[in-house]
Amino acid sequence: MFRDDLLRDERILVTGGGGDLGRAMAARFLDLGASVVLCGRSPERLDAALAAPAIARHAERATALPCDLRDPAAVAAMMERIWQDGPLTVLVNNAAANFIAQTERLSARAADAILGPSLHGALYATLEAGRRWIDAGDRGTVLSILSTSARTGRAFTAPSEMAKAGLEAMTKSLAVEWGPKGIRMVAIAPGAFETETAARQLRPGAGDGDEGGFAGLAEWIPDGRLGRTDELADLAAFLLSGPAAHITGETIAIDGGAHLRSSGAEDLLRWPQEKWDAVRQRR
Ligand SMILES: CCCCCCCCC/C=C/C(=O)SCCNC(=O)CCNC(=O)[C@H](O)C(C)(C)COP(=O)(O)OP(=O)(O)OC[C@H]1O[C@@H](n2cnc3c(N)ncnc32)[C@H](O)[C@@H]1OP(=O)(O)O
Ligand SMILES: NC(=O)C1=CN([C@@H]2O[C@H](COP(=O)(O)OP(=O)(O)OC[C@H]3O[C@@H](n4cnc5c(N)ncnc54)[C@H](OP(=O)(O)O)[C@@H]3O)[C@@H](O)[C@H]2O)C=CC1
Repeated sequence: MFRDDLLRDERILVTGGGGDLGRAMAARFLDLGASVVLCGRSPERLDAALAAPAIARHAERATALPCDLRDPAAVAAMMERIWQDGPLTVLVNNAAANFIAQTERLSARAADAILGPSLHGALYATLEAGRRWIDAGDRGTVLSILSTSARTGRAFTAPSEMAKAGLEAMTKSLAVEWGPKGIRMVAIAPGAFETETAARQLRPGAGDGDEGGFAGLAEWIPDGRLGRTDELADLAAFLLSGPAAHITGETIAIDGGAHLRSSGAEDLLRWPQEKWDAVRQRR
């Protein structure tokens, strides 16, 4: 679909690069000639990502740095370390945290567990990259991974929807403010992609034969299926490439049209209280 050297001149940080979608994007960027840095909290998850065949075959262009994005000093130190080897050209804000819960039962700590990485962490990373690009007069691109719920809202994951809508506002605001400085801001709003954590965090089983997961979601989606990680990775690669140079401030949904019909959580409104209690008990 793309020329093999489409991203040859890019050096890309993928936050949450040890996760499923982050790893798929990183592998695609490497295939297209980019250098990639992965970050996340868990060194084990990062090591596993680097060892995955799709990434390991480009080992000379792939590295990883553990970093907790909730800590602004840690984000600054990571960027300092990265820039010692040369500037990034792209930041992909992919890391996030999410789980379903009855919102009135969330503690402040639980709300912050979502907003910390998903909103604040992405902003810290954007500020650290943006200020370095601006100081050096370099061009740069920020791609943020949102969710279609930035448009629809979604019941039982309100803090995550607030974070994603906040990142969409960041994308539009900085497209205008930083556009004249050569910085492009783009975003992708995925629908349902059956990653291991998304299924566990958003569709946990309640036990007694109910093991949860994304089975059943496909029937709500106009084209009848979930998204594939290679499709998301290809869209990301396009948005980072030269032919997309005039696209900024824009969010592209990739969900088979699902959000035009449903936020994807309406069935949870019918859950009896006992099921919420069982899910809470099981975590
Ligand atoms: C659907 C349709 C699709 C349709 C379309 C699909 C769209 C999907 C959109 C988006 C999908 C995603 O983002 S999927 C990506 C998901 N990925 C992740 O979440 C990866 C990272 N996750 C994590 O780190 C953890 O799972 C997470 C719990 C979120 C944070 O961990 P921490 O160590 O920071 O936090 P902890 O110390 O464990 O907990 C902090 C507080 O949060 C509370 N807490 C933790 N889990 C809780 C839970 N399940 N319910 C209530 N409260 C919870 C704890 O009790 C603590 O509060 P106190 O008890 O008061 O102390
Ligand atoms: N899967 C889906 O259906 C959808 C996903 N999305 C979005 O796509 C992105 C990727 O999701 P997905 O691959 O499914 O989920 P994953 O959980 O696999 O990936 C998220 C990654 O974020 C990292 N992360 C979480 N907290 C922090 C932190 N404090 N500091 C650094 N890294 C952190 C995690 O690594 P670690 O725990 O090691 O820190 C994890 O690897 C997210 O932004 C998500 O909201 C949007 C819509 C749908």
